[in-house]
Amino acid sequence: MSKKIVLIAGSVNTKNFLLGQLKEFVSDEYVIEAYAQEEGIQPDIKCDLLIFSSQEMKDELDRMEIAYECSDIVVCERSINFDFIDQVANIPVNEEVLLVNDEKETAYSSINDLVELGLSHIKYYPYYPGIKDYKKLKKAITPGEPDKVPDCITDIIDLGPRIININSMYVIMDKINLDHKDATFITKKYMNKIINVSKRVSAINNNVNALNGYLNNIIHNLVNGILVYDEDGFIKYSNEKMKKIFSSNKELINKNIRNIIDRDLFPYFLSADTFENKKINIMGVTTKVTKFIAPNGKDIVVTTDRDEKEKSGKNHNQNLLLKGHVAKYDFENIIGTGILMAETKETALKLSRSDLSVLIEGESGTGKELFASAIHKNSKRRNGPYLAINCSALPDELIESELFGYEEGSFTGAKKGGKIGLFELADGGTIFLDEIGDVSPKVQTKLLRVLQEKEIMPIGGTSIRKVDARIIAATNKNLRNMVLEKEFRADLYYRLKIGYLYLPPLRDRLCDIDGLVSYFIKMETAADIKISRKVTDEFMKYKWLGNIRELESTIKYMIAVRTGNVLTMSDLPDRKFFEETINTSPRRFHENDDCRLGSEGISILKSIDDLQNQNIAAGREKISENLKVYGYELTSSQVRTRLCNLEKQGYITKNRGRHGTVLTDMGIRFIKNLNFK
Ligand SMILES: Nc1ncnc2c1ncn2[C@@H]1O[C@H](COP(=O)(O)OP(=O)(O)OP(=O)(O)O)[C@@H](O)[C@H]1O
Repeated sequence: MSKKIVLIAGSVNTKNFLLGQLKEFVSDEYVIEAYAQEEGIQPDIKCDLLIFSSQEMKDELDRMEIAYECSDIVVCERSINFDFIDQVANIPVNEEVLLVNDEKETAYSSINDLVELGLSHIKYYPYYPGIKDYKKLKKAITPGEPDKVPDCITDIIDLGPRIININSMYVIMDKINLDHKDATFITKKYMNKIINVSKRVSAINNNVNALNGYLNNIIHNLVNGILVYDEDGFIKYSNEKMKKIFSSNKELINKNIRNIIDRDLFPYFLSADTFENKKINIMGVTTKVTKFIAPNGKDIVVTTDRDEKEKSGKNHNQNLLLKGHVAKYDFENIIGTGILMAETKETALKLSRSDLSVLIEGESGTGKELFASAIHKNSKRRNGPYLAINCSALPDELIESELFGYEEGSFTGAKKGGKIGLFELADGGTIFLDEIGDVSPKVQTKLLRVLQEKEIMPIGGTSIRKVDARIIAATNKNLRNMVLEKEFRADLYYRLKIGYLYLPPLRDRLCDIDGLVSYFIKMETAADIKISRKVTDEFMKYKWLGNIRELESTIKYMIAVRTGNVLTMSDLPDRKFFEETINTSPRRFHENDDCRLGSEGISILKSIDDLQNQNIAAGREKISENLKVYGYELTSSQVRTRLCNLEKQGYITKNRGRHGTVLTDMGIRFIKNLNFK
């Protein structure tokens, strides 16, 4: 006598579907009877194996108190029917759809199945009868429950009832003693389905990738630059054109925009402003820039459109500008509130208006290159090239060929057609020779010729060429001593030193530390970061042998490792080293010190300036009141003492009556130099 299997499902549709699936695997020695709850179920069930389409169905039967007698029961686990998932795969990326099923659990588990199959390119929202709040969308996917789809839906993808999954199928086969051969058959059948699914999903992914590649190609070949970065300035996307604009041959993605663009572009790129076709000078070229917020409401998109007329410069100068040989820094990027810095900047500004050669001396990291760049930017040569070369970085022969060029065939390995030297390339502009103390006597002689005669002779050449390039040289060596020791040509030294700047080490201008620290914090992050007083006090005692470069790196490090929004002693890099190299005797401000004003004195000058700007006479009472803004509580008589000192130092003139105290030229200059507010 044949054995009997009974299948119980909820709907007729599911019943028929699962029956078909079972018949594919179960041999003829079994009779299968199937019932749908919606049609009614026979009261006394007797069979060898009772199969429920789901746990809910079994619970339902128990509730209905239908008696059953059977040797075995299987409650099926089911999964999405793979046969129809093409329609899901074809839904456009990011489209929102309702996933409709009969119960909350089955709706969520169907979403899970689809995502696990790799169909995660769309956004699923669960829907089931009785749900209170749901998105009123147009498209729905349902595994065989189209009648449960809400009215707002106009487009239904019916995947058909969910099938018995492979686990449950094995359990069923085990109960009916299916042999090894048949188990292999089931596995193969399921695997084939799964392989087909994954083939289809990967075909779709390939299409998406091909489309992405195609679009990327178009975007990279656009004449417009495109840059996308997040709120913190980290670049998410940039096309080839944008890389060229910023003269970068490296990948920009994941870099911070602050490290890519010139500081004078910060106000445009880092502000909250959006704009269209604004003309901005980028790397020496006028560029139309549009900035807008990306559709996600967060990222910033910048597109550029270069002005063709300005782009197509005929001579190589413009090409050099495009290659990034431009002066990056201006005086406003040079931070320094102390008198020494103020005076040095003022001298540098005067020198920039002349065409004299300039020698800048100072320890490493004191800002020599910054000054060279600012001088060029404020000179009449500002539209010409600015070429910088580090003379200690290359061997002597290379320096010579870089600076003066060579004729074809002048030495083994010389390029065909020869090479134009930097002096010729810098025609009409400025050449910055860093570490000039390291050049050989031979190059010194050639440099002297440029300075005296304004001409060069390329290596292997027979004729001289006229050049018009201003020289700014820098050194961290004591050139004067080198001259005395006959290591550097005296005539060259004096020719270079017509214009002269000395940049004092940071330890001699400690009052610049506060301004520099806030400047570097602002450059590094948009977050509101403060620094603890204890740290800045330690900074005042530290030797700063690496000068401002060392301070800049220290701040960058502290920001990276900080745990909160205040930089503390525990954020210091290598604290032990830091403490060991600290000056044993803390410096005190004294009369001739650049920091003689102290922050209290600076605040008084600022208060006088504030009052003057509002046309209010700066009397002692008003100054005392205004000082509170800067955190100082001084009585009127304390203000009087301080004003006397400031007058002695030449910053102010005290007047009685209507005019009150006013800033002298020196005081005004000082305030102007507090250029980082
Ligand atoms: N006054 C300043 N304000 C802001 N940043 C500064 C200042 N001086 C120097 N820096 C920063 O410190 C770093 C070193 O500056 P720069 O390269 O100009 O020094 P340098 O004297 O030319 O050093 P080296 O002799 O080693 O070449 C740079 O990152 C620069 O931006």
